[in-house]
Amino acid sequence: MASKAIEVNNLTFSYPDTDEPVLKDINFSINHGEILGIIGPTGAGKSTLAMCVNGLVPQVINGEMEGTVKVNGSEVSGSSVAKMSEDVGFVFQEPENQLSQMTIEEEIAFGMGNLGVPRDEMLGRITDALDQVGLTGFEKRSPLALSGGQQQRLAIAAVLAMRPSIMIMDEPTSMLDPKGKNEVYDVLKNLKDYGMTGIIIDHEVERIAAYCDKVLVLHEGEVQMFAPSDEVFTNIGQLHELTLNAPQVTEFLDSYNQAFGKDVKLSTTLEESVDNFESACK
Ligand SMILES: Nc1ncnc2c1ncn2[C@@H]1O[C@H](COP(=O)(O)OP(=O)(O)OP(=O)(O)O)[C@@H](O)[C@H]1O
Repeated sequence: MASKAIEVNNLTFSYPDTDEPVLKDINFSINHGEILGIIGPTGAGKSTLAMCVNGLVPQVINGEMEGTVKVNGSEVSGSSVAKMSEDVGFVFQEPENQLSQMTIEEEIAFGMGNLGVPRDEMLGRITDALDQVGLTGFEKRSPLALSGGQQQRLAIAAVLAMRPSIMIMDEPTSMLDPKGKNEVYDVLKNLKDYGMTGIIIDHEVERIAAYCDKVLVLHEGEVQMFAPSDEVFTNIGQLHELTLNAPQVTEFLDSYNQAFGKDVKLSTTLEESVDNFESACK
């Protein structure tokens, strides 16, 4: 495919009742099969940016938008929100708010029904989606009888069954305990292995560093950094200026360098950090 999965050019957006734009001249693109992490302080504009990618902003949530957002080569502003939901799946923060049906299989069928997927095909897609999120065998259960992590995996399955080419997750684990967070990120790893394109907004820098190919740092509506994940998270000075942190192991090595006047090469993984540390000690 020649086109980028997502291409954002000179995007500026203001809500009707705000004086200043909440997104200011945003530019970035991601390739098919890449996972982008978006991080930034509260109110930086992360959710607004995600909603520009699936057309909710400005088509449903109004405001003034300049610039272009293209998904799979087509401008989002030229497509209806219904059409966009075929291309871009969206998983939100609170799992229970996304679930409305009596059984898990009905929950997954619901979105497909809205897309007009034939009934025969639905059954196969339900099986595949449950398999992808590790909920096979749960078809007849009530969504309300699941743990938070399982509910969020179900919400992901319901989106997967609609076969979007891009998945956006807006703080998908912020309401979950550590076990639930791990379950959701394990599913994400599967999706990445399947070659899915994704955007994840999260404050969990450890997991963003481990799972995302690229990271975009948003601050007060502006892109401050956009680079491969390692590059962003080893640029600790800039992260700290933006009131953000790197993964713990990176922070530790940086503190060691500062305290002892050393220059051990920073990394975001434990294995590489240990190697770098040992090499520097030789
Ligand atoms: N519907 C709206 N109308 C007016 N202003 C809004 C609306 N939604 C968000 N905002 C404002 O736009 C700015 C960006 O909000 P947004 O939710 O995109 O940030 P965020 O980085 O996702 O924050 P958080 O990490 O807290 O979720 C904030 O100042 C917010 O108050």
